[in-house]
Amino acid sequence: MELETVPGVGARTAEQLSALDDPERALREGDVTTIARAPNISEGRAARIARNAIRERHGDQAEFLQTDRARELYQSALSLLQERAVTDHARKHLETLYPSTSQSRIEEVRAFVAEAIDHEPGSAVLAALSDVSPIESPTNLRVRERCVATADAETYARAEQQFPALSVELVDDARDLSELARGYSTVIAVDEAFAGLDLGENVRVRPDAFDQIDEIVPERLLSFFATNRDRLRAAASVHEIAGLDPPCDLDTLDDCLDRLNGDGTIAGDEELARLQRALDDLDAVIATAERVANDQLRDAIQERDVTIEGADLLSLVEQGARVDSLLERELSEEFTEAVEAAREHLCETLAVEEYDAIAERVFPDEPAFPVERRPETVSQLRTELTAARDRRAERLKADLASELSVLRDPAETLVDQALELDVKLAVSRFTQEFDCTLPTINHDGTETGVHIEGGRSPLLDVPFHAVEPVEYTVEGNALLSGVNSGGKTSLIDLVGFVVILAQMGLPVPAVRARLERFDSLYYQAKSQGTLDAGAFEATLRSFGDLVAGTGNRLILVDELESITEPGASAKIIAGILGALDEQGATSVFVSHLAEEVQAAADIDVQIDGIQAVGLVDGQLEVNRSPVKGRLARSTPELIVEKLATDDETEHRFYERLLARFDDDTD
Ligand SMILES: Nc1ncnc2c1ncn2[C@@H]1O[C@H](COP(=O)(O)OP(=O)(O)OP(=O)(O)O)[C@@H](O)[C@H]1O
Repeated sequence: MELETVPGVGARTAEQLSALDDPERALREGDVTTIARAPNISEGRAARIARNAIRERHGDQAEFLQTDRARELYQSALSLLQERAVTDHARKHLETLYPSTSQSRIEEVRAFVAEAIDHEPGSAVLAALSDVSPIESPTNLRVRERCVATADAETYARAEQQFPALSVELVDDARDLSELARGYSTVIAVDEAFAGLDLGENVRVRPDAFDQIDEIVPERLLSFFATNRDRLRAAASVHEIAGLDPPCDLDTLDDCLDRLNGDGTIAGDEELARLQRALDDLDAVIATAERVANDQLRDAIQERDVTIEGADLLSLVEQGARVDSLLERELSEEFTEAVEAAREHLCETLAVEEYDAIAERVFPDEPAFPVERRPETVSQLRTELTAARDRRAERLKADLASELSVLRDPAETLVDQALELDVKLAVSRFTQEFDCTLPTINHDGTETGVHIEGGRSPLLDVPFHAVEPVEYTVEGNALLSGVNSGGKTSLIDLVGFVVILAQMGLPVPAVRARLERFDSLYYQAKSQGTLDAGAFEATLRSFGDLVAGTGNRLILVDELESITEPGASAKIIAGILGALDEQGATSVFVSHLAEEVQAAADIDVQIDGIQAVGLVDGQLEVNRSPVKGRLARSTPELIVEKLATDDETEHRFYERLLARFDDDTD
């Protein structure tokens, strides 16, 4: 299975996806993430669409799995794989695996598996994978300080479409543009007609804007990387730990990500930080500077004795002068010192040498008490600082965006490869944990049936290490008999499970396995008791449909006799077997009535038996692998045999009983 991104398969909406020639391929390659990236489609919905699209096109899976029990076995296989995936994405991706009847599809998955099982699922890789999730596209990006302007209605419509993050303004002429420039830090005029005009500092004429979207709106790239920063870092460490070949230089990517804040603004630039700090602190610093000056002045006034001659005082009063003049006359030195102290505090604390001249003017030379800022100069300083900060930020954004533009596609590949590794590791862990091997599948019908050597089912209620390996060959139509709890149901479960996994293209839990490629699997589970007339009729009808069908089918049936009376059951099973034999189908019927069925059948039916090999501490010891062509010795027979050979019992009676069993088997 090829999971590389294929050119031409980009983000699709659900509708586009179902219109694709080969949605299955598209889904597998860009797959669930791809449509999930389309706006308004959640990943869960995307996964459902993905599955439905596949099913519609390849009715395959629905046709292959004919019964509830067959579908349950498929679900078990899927769950065992999914439990070994780390990411949701990989779990959803695994759902695109299904038992197929197509040789090319099976071989495609097998090629993927052959590569997947080379990957070692180390715990560090698994931990790193837990932070990887599919790339997200940021939505609702708005850039307020820049706008696009045009005098042409058609261009306006195009700009609205191409620059969703910016305001687009329709202007009449160059005067309008200059007017507009007051409300924005930059106006991008996109008409050729504006070229060469003097439009002011913050109007840029860019007729090429439509080809340079990343340069005009660097925020787009920056917010993409900011949104995906954590998953990109996680995907990068997955590559490093797992030794995958990364699609870009990871140090460069890391360095670029270091320069981004989570909200897409620039991080780690000292100059920008200095300007921003100056702006943030401006009011507080000015207030402190005022306090510094006033404290100093107050102390000076308190310490001074002012002597003023009566004539001078009179002259001042006559002039209508206020006490400020007194200050000027008597305390001018102290006043100058206090203002100096305020200016020094302001300039040093803000650390904006280039604006010291303006800063100094915040506190004018005119004597006054208390010393106060000059508001119009403060606002001039603020405007200058804001402009400087914006210019710096814009340049840094543009620089970073131009570095990131070449990393945009590799970033997606980086995450896709990490997620794909998760799918591979799930397959690889499944294979290792359940000692699986890729089975041999015969596609041309030259070999028939299912052959399992050393098969160990992961579906049992015992821990996997305690599962005894079984050998079993299913060819033609057979009856499977055996002691109670000998493992008959478990065995046909294993047969069904192996066939489903094999036709999904996956390895199977056996030392070796060979099978023909089947068209469908029909598995009738054991009924919980005798069926009422209606349910019995429905079951019979389903067998009617089954024997009327064609194609090479595998049929597994568990104790059909439990649905009705034993006598009738034996006849019905014998009849079904006869019909299946005519069609060359492959089947196993688990039955406690094997002998009765054999006697009622018109054809030769082989009976395979799961034998009890003895009694150990009152418990049956069972050979889990059926003996071909041999009816299993029953539990009562074993007990009679034990009594017949036991020294302390009345031998003759038990020997005669045992002889009756021997007569039967002969
Ligand atoms: N290969 C095996 N290795 C270890 N334990 C097994 C194996 N196969 C079956 N068992 C154990 O035997 C139990 C009974 O198995 P199973 O239900 O398949 O027997 P059965 O022959 O179908 O029983 P019944 O006669 O009641 O239909 C299982 O629950 C499981 O614990």
